[in-house]
Amino acid sequence: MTACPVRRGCGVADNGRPPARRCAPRPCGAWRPGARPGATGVSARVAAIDNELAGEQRVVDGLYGRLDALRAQARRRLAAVRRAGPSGSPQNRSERDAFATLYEDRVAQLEAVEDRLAFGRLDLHDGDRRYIGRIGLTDEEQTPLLTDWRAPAAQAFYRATAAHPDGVVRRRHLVTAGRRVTGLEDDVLDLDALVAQGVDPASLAGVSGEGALLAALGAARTGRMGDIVATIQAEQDAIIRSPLAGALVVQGGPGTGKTAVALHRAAYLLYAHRRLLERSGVLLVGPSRTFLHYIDQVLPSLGETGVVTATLADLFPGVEARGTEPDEVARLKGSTVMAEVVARAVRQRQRVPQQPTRVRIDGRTVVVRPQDVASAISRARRQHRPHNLARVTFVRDMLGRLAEQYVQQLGGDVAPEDRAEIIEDLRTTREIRVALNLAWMPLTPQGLLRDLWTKPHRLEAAAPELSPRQRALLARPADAPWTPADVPLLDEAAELLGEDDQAARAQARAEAAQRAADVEYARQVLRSTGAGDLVSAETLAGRFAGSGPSLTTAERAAADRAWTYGHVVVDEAQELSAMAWRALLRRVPTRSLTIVGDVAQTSAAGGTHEWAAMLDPLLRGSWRLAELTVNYRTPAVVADTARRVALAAGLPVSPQTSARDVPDALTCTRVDDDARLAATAAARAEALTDEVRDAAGAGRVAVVATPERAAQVRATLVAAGRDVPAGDAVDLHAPLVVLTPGQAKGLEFDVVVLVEPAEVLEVSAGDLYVAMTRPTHALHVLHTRDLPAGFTERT
Ligand SMILES: Nc1ncnc2c1ncn2[C@@H]1O[C@H](COP(=O)(O)OP(=O)(O)OP(=O)(O)O)[C@@H](O)[C@H]1O
Repeated sequence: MTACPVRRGCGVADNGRPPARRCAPRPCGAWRPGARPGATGVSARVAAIDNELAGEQRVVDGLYGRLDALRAQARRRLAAVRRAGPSGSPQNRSERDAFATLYEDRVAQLEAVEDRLAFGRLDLHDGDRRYIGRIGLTDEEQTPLLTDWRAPAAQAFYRATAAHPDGVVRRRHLVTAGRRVTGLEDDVLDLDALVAQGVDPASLAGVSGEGALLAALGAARTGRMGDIVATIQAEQDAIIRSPLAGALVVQGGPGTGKTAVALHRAAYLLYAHRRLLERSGVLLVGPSRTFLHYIDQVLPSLGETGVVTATLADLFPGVEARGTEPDEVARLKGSTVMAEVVARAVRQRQRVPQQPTRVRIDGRTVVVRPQDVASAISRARRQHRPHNLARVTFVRDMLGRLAEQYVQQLGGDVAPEDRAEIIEDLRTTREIRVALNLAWMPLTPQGLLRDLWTKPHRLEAAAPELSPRQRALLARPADAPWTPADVPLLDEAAELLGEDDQAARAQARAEAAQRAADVEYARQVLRSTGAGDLVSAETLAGRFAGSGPSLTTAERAAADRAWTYGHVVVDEAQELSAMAWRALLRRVPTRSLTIVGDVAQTSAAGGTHEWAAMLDPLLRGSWRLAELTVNYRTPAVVADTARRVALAAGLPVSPQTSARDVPDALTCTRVDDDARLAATAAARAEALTDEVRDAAGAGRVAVVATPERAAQVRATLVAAGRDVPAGDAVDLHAPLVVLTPGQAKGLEFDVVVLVEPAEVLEVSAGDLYVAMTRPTHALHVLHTRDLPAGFTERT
C-alpha cells in the first residue's frame, strides 16, 4: 500500500497514529491515489460520499433507537419497583430498594452515553463490520450492534496500522453532532482487500475536512475535561489496556494525556475485571478539589460511576485538612523519619510507672507494682498488635495480677464466678483505671498527633533525631486546623493505634454468614428477573445488606479509613511525599496501581523528581514504567519554549513532540513599570476573554502568577466589576480565573496570561513549567524583569 503523502511528509511514525506536528488534518483514505478528487470526477465522488453518509446515518439511527428502547425499559422497570411502595417484609423492602438503585444506575448510565454513542467502525478482512461505541449494545436476539470500546474486539480500532493491520482493512471514524452523522474519515489499512470486497475507492471518506483528533484538540475548552474515547492513540491504548496486576508508572510531559489515560484505564479495568473491582472499588487520587471537579464528568461519560475520587487530604474520614503551612514544614512532615517519630510517640504511651500505686478496695489493698506493669507491657507487646488492641491484653493481664493479690488476702481460694466479680470491681475502680491508663493510654490518632505538635516535651522525646529548629517548626497552637501534610501522619498513627475491634469482629462474622445467604438469594432473584446482565449476585447482595440500599461500594469505601481497594489510580503522583505514599499503599495491599505524573512538574514540598528514588523503597523495585511522548495540548512553539526553560532550570524533562502548532501562539510583552504589571495583566486577560469566548459559551482564560501577583491581578479585576474565582476550589465554568501554578496543575485553558515568569521561577522551576504548559491555543507572557533562560532560542 502507498503511504499517505501528507503524513509521510510530516514524519508520522510507523504506528501511523499520532499525527506529528503540522500534519495537515486529512484522513489517509481521502488522499489515496485512486481516490483523489478529479480522478473519478468531483460529482461522482460527492455522490459516493453522500451515499456513505446516508448509510452511516441509518446505522446510527438504529443504534439510538435501541438505546432509547433500553432507556424506556429501564425506566418502566424503575417505575414498577417504585409503584410497589414501602410495604411488605424487610426482606421484600430491601430487595425492592436494591432493584430501584440498580435501575436508577442503569438509567443514569444509558443517559450518560448519549453524546457520540458510536464513533467508529472496523471493516475486517473476512468481510465483517463492527461498530465501536461508548457501550456495548445488542438487539433483542442478543446479536451485537455496537461493541464497547473496552472490549477486546474493539482494540484494533486503536491499534491497527498498515504495518500491523490485525485483520482490519479499514478503520472509519464517524463524526457526529448530536444524533446526526456529519462526517466520516477513513484510514485504509489494506486497499486491495477493500476493493476486493467491492468498495468503490471514490467513497473513501474525508468529508469533515478535519481529522477527528485534530478537531478534538483544537476545540474551545469548557472548563471540564472531556473523554478521548473516539481518538485514543496507540501508545495511550497500550497503557489503558495494560494488565491489572502490579504497579504501572506512566511518565510523560505536560499535555501527553496522562490524566486522560488514567481515567480511561480506570474505566477499562472496571470493565475487564468487573467482578473483582465492583466489590473492592477503585480509588482515584487527584491533586486538588478543583482538579477532581475538572475531571468528574469523564468517568460517567464512559458509563462508570463507581470510582471513589479524593485528594490525599480527604483520605482520613472525619478530618477536614484545610489548614496551610510553610513548605518547609510540609516537607518535614512528609519525610520518612516521621514514621519512626509517630511509632516512638505511640510506644512512649506504654510506660512503667516509677512508683507503686496502692488502692483500697472493700478494706483490702491492691498494689499496681512497676514490675507487674513492666511484665504485662512486654507480654502485650509480644502480640505485635496495634496499641489500642494490645491494651486489651495488657489490662486483662494487670487485672488478673491485681485480682490475685486480692484473692490472697481472702485466703487464696475463691470460686471462678467470685473471681470474675472481683475483676469487674477492680476494673471499675477509678484509681485502678487511672493507674492502668497512665501505663497504657487508649489513644486516638488526632489526640496523639495534637499532643506532639502542642507539647514540646512530647515531641522532643519522640523525635530525638530532629534538630531543635525542626521541632520548633512543627509546633503549633492546639486549635490550629489540620493540614494536608498531617493526614498521612494521622493515618500512620491510626494504623499503629488500631481500634478495639472485638465487637466489630463478632459483627463481621455474623455479617459474613448473612452475606453468604444474601448472595445465594440474590442468585435466585437474578435468575427469576433476568437482570443478571446488569448486576452480579455479589453486588446485588451487597445492596440487600443492612448497610442500606443506597450505599454503593464507592460510598462504603469512601467512609472507611481501613478500606482496601482493588486498584488505585494516582494522578500528579510526583507531588506525593514518602509519608503520603505509605498512607496510600495501605489502601491497596495488592499493589495494583496506576501512577501517573511528570517528575519535571513537581512543586510540592516532599514530592519527587525521580520515580525510582521514591518508589523503589516503597515497592521494593517492583513497578513498570510506560512513557507518553506526544503533547496533545500545547501548541508546538509554546511547548518547545517551556521545554527549553525547564531544561535550562535543570528539570528532568521528558522528550516529547507536539501534535499541532498554532500560529502566533506565544506572545511576550515587556511592561516598563512594575506597578502597572497587575493592571496590564488584568486588562489583557479581560480582552482575551472576550476574544476567545465562542457562541456556545466555550473558551476559557486563566491568569497564572505567584500568590502575591495573583492577588493583585484579582483585586484589579474585582475592582473593575468582574467576578473572578480564585483559590483552591475555583469554579472552572467561569470564563476567566486567576490561579497560582499549584492551583493550575492538571488543568488547561484556551489562553493563559503568565505574569512575571522570573518570579514564578524563583518559587519553583516546576511551577514555571506547569504554568507555561496550560494553554491549548496561546500563551501571553507579561514581564518587567528579564525573561528566564531558555525563553528565546538564544538564551
Ligand atoms: N488521544 C487523544 N485524543 C484527543 N484528545 C486528547 C488525546 N490525548 C490527550 N488529549 C487531550 O490533551 C489534553 C491534555 O491531556 P491531559 O490533561 O490528560 O494531559 P496530562 O499529561 O495529564 O497533562 P499535565 O501533565 O499537564 O497535567 C486534554 O485536553 C486531553 O483531552
